[in-house]
Amino acid sequence: MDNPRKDLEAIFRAGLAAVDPEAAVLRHVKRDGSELRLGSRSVDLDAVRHVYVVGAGKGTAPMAKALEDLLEDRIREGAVTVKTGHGLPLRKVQVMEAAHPVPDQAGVAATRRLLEVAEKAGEKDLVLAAFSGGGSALTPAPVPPLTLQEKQDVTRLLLACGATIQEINAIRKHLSRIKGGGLARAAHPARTFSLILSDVIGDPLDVIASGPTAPDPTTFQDCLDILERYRLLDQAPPRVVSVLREGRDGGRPETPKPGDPVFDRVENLIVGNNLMALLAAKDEAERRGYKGLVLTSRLEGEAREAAKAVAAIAKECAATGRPVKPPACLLFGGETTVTLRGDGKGGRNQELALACALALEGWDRICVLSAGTDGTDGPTDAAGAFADGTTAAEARRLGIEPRHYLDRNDAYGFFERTGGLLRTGPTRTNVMDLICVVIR
Ligand SMILES: Nc1ncnc2c1ncn2[C@@H]1O[C@H](COP(=O)(O)OP(=O)(O)O)[C@@H](O)[C@H]1O
Ligand SMILES: O=C(O)[C@@H](CO)OP(=O)(O)O
Ligand SMILES: [Mg+2]
Repeated sequence: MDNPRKDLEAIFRAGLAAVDPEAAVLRHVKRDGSELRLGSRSVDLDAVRHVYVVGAGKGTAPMAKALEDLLEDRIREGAVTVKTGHGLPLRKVQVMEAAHPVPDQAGVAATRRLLEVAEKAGEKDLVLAAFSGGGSALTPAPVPPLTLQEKQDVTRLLLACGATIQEINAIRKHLSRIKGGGLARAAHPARTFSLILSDVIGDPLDVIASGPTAPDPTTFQDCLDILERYRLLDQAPPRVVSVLREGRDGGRPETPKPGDPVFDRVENLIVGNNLMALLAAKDEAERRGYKGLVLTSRLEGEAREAAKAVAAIAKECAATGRPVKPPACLLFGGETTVTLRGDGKGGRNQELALACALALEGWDRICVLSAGTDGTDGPTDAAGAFADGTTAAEARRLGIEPRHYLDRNDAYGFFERTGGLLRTGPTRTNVMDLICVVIR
């Protein structure tokens, strides 16, 4: 407890370890000879003709590795798509790389391959799918007559307009042959198990990676309403709007809905999420002598506003021992957003830490680490940043005014100069962000 930053880093890393994608799959999928157990289900491998592996998302190379290690003798064919630079060399499963967050031609070719593998699977076969955050951008399969260019254009518009991931993915699902249950349709009638590492608050199966094996509750009409809400009907590529209108008017099939027979033999299983990381972080905090408290895995909203709430709770703890007496570790998870106003460099976690530095000024016994579990916070090489009650005053001694850096969204510039960045490198996992606070 003498070195709060060291404790916080260890607490954060314990959270990461708990959602290591390979270990997460191995915790949920077990093999005993010809018996394969997936969650609470059991499959007799002797009754299965071929096993196929498919998947997409930043964390799916290690997920596929886990499946390969368990089932190499039984896998007929497999392919997964990861973000460029997130691949691993595998023996049986082909690992393909493509662009994120805006799709590219490599993604189109990779997705064709995923659908081809899923379509080969028949009634006697078993499809094991793996999905994680980033899966949407990595699987462009535009419905005719749309082109990749049109998908790129609408993706850029949606990412920049302030729409939620639920809204963005409602539209992506209705322009795609694989999203919104499309992969389940391709794999039908094979038995399909989908293993999912969640990077969305509440773990909604239809939203994570745009739910390739999940029923889609959204409609063409919802998509048109979303474009209207963000004033994008005139800016979106005209053929995208025509496809959505044709669909609304009954001229195109809806995505498969809950109860659709394509899901009769499909099971979706969340193997890792933000809460699992928080609970492991809490255990590590307790090993280090702090009383641990997980407050939420659903933190959202503007990063600098969320920071004020986090700081307020930490100050209450320091001042009155509520809701827990120090030494304590308060744990928050989720994903905040940043409305960019300035031209600085940063990410939502660094911005949250910088806002905490201001809100906690003078509270010497409080220290915060806010970091992204994927190891890259915004377009920077840092996972996040530390801040404590002395950060703001020390910066000013160096002639650095924290407020000015926050105003310019330049949290990276601030912490680079004052020494608060946490660099982990790409972690190959992705369950949103962790905000760990120790109060001594
Ligand atoms: N200068 C900045 N300061 C704070 N946040 C930023 C800055 N530049 C970009 N961001 C935020 O980073 C987010 C993208 O972060 P990233 O970690 O790449 O997302 P994801 O977790 O989906 O991979 C965007 O939502 C954007 O608001
Ligand atoms: O792929 C997606 O749809 C989203 C959510 O799962 O992930 P990301 O924000 O990383 O692109
Ligand atoms: Mg990130």
